[in-house]
Amino acid sequence: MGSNYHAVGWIARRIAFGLKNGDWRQIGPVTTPALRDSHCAKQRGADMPFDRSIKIAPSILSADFANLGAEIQAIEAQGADWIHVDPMDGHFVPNLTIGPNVVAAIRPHVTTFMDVHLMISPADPYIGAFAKAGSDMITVHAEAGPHLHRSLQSVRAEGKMAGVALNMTTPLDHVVDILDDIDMILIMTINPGFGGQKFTHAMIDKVARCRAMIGDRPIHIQVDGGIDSTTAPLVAKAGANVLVAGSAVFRGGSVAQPDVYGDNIRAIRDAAQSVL
Ligand SMILES: O=C(CO)[C@@H](O)[C@H](O)COP(=O)(O)O
Repeated sequence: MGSNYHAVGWIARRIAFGLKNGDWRQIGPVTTPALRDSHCAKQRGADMPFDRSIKIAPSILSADFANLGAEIQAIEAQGADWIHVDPMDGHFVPNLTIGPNVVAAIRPHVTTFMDVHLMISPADPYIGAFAKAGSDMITVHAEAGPHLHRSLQSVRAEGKMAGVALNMTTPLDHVVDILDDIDMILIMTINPGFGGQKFTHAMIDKVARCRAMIGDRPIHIQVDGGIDSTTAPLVAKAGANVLVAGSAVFRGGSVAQPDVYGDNIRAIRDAAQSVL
């Protein structure tokens, strides 16, 4: 199918969504008061136009938790495209991190795009809270509950972009029939729960198969886990366009030494773009 077919379909779905919800903010460019008044006029959430350029999304799991606002400002000033946030519940994954209150507290510091990867099960009871906290993209795990499609509908009903994360052993089959309801597929390249783990090379082929599966559809492919300047070109070549990186971005830097963040982000981006 041609690229126009999917682009037209995407626009039509956005219009239908806006009409159904009586909310024209879903279909136009930047028109919400919050965005209009924001010092950054970038488009976010369901308003954001699609493009497949490489985006570096630092995971703030590796940031200084006592100074999250300043850390976010520093990485954005140093070239981060998206801010990746990792709520964990100590049940779906063996770690506890942050909840909607912290997401709401950091929201005013994010001027780019807040990408929230829910590692919680069940996710459905909390989608509203993470939406109200100001997430732009909410990603739920395919393994987190029995009704993935219902979760995605809940995310889009909140006016947010909807992502699906697949653990390493979860096949692409889980999403093949619902591609029109997804804005991003997150292919985990580690077992979720902790930063600083080693990239799993077997996932490169999964990324390539995912890229072939989505064709011309406006769906981002995100990878998360062990992404650095060595692994970034492997996943970019396979078709990933949103690269989450925690330790490889924050390593060696601080809000007092933000240039290091800039060097780290540039190294990952340059490596990824060098193979495209
Ligand atoms: O979701 C997660 C961990 O579950 C990630 O976002 C990590 O924070 C990535 O960290 P690095 O592997 O890049 O250090």
